[in-house]
Amino acid sequence: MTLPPHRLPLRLGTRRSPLAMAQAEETRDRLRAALDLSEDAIELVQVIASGDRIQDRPLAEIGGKALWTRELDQALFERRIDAAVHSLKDVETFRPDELVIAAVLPRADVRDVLIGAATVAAIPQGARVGTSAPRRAALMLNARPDVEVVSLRGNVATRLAKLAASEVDVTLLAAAGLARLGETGVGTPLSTEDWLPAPAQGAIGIECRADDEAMRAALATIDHAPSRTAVMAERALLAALGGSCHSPIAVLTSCEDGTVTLRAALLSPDGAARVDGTLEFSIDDADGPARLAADLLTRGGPEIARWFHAHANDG
Ligand SMILES: NCc1[nH]cc(CCC(=O)O)c1CC(=O)O
Repeated sequence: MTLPPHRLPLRLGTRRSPLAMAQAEETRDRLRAALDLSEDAIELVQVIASGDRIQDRPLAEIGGKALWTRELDQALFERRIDAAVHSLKDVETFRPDELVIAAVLPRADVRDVLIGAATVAAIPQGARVGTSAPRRAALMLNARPDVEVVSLRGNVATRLAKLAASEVDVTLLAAAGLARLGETGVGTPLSTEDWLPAPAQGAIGIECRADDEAMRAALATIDHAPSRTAVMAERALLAALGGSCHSPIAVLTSCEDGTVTLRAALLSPDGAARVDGTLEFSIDDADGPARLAADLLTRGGPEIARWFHAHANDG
């Protein structure tokens, strides 16, 4: 695969947070290696997202995941960039038809890391757990109804600083983000046996314009098929649930010998109601995620269902 010379330098759009920049650099390095490009053949273009400007309120309250994608989408449409690098966890379930996720990089550690206590059981009675993620709040309250969940936003470093300043006693962060920032040795990763991650956690996705054949072909060289299968199954589950960043959905996919296993939990935001389910289906069976979604909603009853259908169009 070689790109036509007039397409160089490639412009990779990214948010400017340290985590976003680390992910863009990883993408650039992989693309450069796969396409045998020189140092200066790929340019990183920083785009300020509204989610980065508004730091004081929970994301779910101020407009959802579009706050991370809107400005990058616009830059793609206006041809200011050729591709956009995203944490796929933060990318809305329904995307504009004109864009395509042309590459999914090898997925990193999918686990959440608990910081401030050695285990969930060891968190002191009544402790303040800082998180703005509905899934983390609901999983925590489900396991520990006695703790107090308080909103905690900001980038990874900000959240760690707020913990160090005792604004909260405990927090949860993605292992993938910590690792990409070189923050190893922080906290304890929670086993996926009893603490499921968010859909697409730990996965980096690269979008480009659907009609940009050259860019699609270039990005295909760094696409990791098993990671794509897993992440797309999790996004399909989210879509079938009408899920958004308001919905406490925890899910993990494993894939072996053409069989996909999707394990998921839906919760009410206060953690009081919870339904778990697992479904195995063939990798060619595009309806597997929707069947698991229907099963979870049926068994979860009205306490669960109202957090899904009711918010189906929130983003
Ligand atoms: N919600 C913000 C966000 N989006 C992606 C990551 C980490 C990297 C990833 O999960 O891919 C994080 C931080 C966190 O949840 O700790």
